[in-house]
Amino acid sequence: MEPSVLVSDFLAKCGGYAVVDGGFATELERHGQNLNDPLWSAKCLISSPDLVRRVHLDYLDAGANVIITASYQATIQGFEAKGLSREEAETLIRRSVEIACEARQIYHDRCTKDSWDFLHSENITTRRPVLVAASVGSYGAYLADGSEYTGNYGDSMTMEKLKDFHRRRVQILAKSGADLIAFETIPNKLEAQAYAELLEEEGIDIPAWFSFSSKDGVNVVSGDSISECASVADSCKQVAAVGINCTPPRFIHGLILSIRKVTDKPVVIYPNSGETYDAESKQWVKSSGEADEDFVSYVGKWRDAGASLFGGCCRTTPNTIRAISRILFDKSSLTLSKAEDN
Ligand SMILES: C[S+](C)CC[C@H](N)C(=O)O
Ligand SMILES: N[C@@H](CCS)C(=O)O
Ligand SMILES: [Zn+2]
Repeated sequence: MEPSVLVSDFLAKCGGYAVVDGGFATELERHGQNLNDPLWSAKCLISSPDLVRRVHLDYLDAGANVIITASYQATIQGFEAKGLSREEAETLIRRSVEIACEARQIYHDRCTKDSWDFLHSENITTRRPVLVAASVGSYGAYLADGSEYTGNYGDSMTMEKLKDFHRRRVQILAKSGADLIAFETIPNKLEAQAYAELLEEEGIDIPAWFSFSSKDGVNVVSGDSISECASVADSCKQVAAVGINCTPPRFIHGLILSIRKVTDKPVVIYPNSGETYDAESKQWVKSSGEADEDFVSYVGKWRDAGASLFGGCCRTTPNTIRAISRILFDKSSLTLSKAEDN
């Protein structure tokens, strides 16, 4: 099936809009995990696979239609640096997808056994569609120094080096049983181009989304133009959606409008809470700017600007996702009228 068809069919089945999950690592931390480690959330694939499954389930229970795997910072290079063999590293990357698929199975079995979770559209009732998106974090994520928020890889970085860095993990994830690959928190145009060439060269036959991060609402974090970055995604046939993640909510509306100008592909957005990441301590700190915690009230505006998939990134929780789901699908929700008034 054409990548774009898979995603448009999925969106149609969801009722036009889909809910993405929320901060994955955030939820691991809320369950007591210390992620101050070069592998960040991927360390839980080794130490706490049951908790990884539990967090996926929590997001499914909250209403997510897309769950994103624990592979954001799961790289062969990162696992090898921890002393694991190449084979063990590859197994863990596959396992990240298997665990998410297990969570989906448990969720659907539970819905069948107990009361079904129905999506009501006209007279048709179907079970809520759920896709598993295999996360690929940037080269900057692997560096584990917050480089995904600068996109500064130095002058010696090239497209070939980036392709070689990402190649094997992308090959593995494409054959892992995931429904799509989520290239997340992309900080610069060079990495987007590397992903696009990699998808082409490797003949990757599942869809992908490209999601960029921004800290000014105009450019991606490196300073490259969002329009140029989104155009790279638009030109790649495997890319079925383009968007923004791990970016303060106040920047999202303008970024959706900029993306919309260069592509007709569905727009995915999953902002963070608006806090700032301190890479040294691996902690989030409150910014001096406006409080964005209640960004759920912006969802109606983002939908009107042309976004189709909505979720949360770092420092958002199942509560955020539950509220987004209610706004999008519960027509009687008071929050909907509040969001539309904004
Ligand atoms: C999306 S950031 C918060 C992930 C963690 C970062 N790559 C680090 O390792 O510090
Ligand atoms: N999927 C990752 C994104 C980090 S920016 C997570 O939610 O932890
Ligand atoms: Zn994030």
